[in-house]
Amino acid sequence: MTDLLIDVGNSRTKWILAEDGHVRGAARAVGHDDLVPLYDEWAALRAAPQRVRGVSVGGGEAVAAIDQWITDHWGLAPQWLQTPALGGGIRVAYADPGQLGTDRWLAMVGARAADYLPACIVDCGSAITLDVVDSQGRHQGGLILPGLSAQQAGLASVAPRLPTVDLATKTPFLTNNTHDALASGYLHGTAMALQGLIRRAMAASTERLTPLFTGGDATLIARYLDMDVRLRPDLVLEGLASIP
Ligand SMILES: Nc1ncnc2c1ncn2[C@@H]1O[C@H](COP(=O)(O)OP(=O)(O)O)[C@@H](O)[C@H]1O
Ligand SMILES: CC(C)(COP(=O)(O)O)[C@@H](O)C(=O)NCCC(=O)O
Ligand SMILES: [K+]
Repeated sequence: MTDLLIDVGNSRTKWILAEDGHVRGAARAVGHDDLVPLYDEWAALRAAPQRVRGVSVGGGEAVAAIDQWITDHWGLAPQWLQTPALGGGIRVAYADPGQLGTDRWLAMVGARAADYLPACIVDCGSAITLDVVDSQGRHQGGLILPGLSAQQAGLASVAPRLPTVDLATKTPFLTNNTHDALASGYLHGTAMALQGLIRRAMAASTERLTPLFTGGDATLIARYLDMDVRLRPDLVLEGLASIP
């Protein structure tokens, strides 16, 4: 059984193929503004998938366009998952489980499927989310903070004369020019905030949590940590793949 799995986030749409519950290779990603490269890659697949499943916390427009393309080309209706109170071996901590981003639930499902529990899961996307799950799959709760691009956009909205900075180049801690000062704040600042939050979660847990990073900025942020973490870039899609 070949599944096409789709994750529509607030910045990008990611997709991957899965065979019998396991993803194949690494996810492909496109921005929401242009879905054509995505359709080109799907049209070039050797065979149509048997099933299409998705998660969307981002653009409703992207979801409608994707639904349309898949119906037109493969005669399939994608199934868009919602967060349940209990599902994929995870019991959600939220009083109203429907409030919890479905990507956050699926990242926890993916962590369980890949045998990382108990874990502190950090998803570095448009928003950065942190969720703690114990060895029994019980979500202990979590928190949300702005992602790297959102931090830049937020500061630019109140201080428009500051430059937009490139975060890809390795940035020193203490700096001597505006570009590096901003880059250091975003990168070292975010990494140290996350490290402090992870340490706080570890101190509050009776179990030995594995810090597990995922999302588009995970590898970049992990370079600025003084802590060993596991990197699993496609954890949300891995979780989606593992749901029977
Ligand atoms: N090729 C890329 N295009 C856009 N963003 C990228 C790219 N590579 C890494 N990123 C980073 O990934 C982040 C989005 O991560 P992702 O996990 O896809 O977020 P979301 O699930 O919110 O869409 C962006 O904020 C950006 O900093
Ligand atoms: C927190 C999020 C915006 C993260 O989305 P992303 O950065 O992956 O685009 C998303 O999981 C969401 O919309 N959650 C709903 C609120 C909550 O989880 O409490
Ligand atoms: K995400």
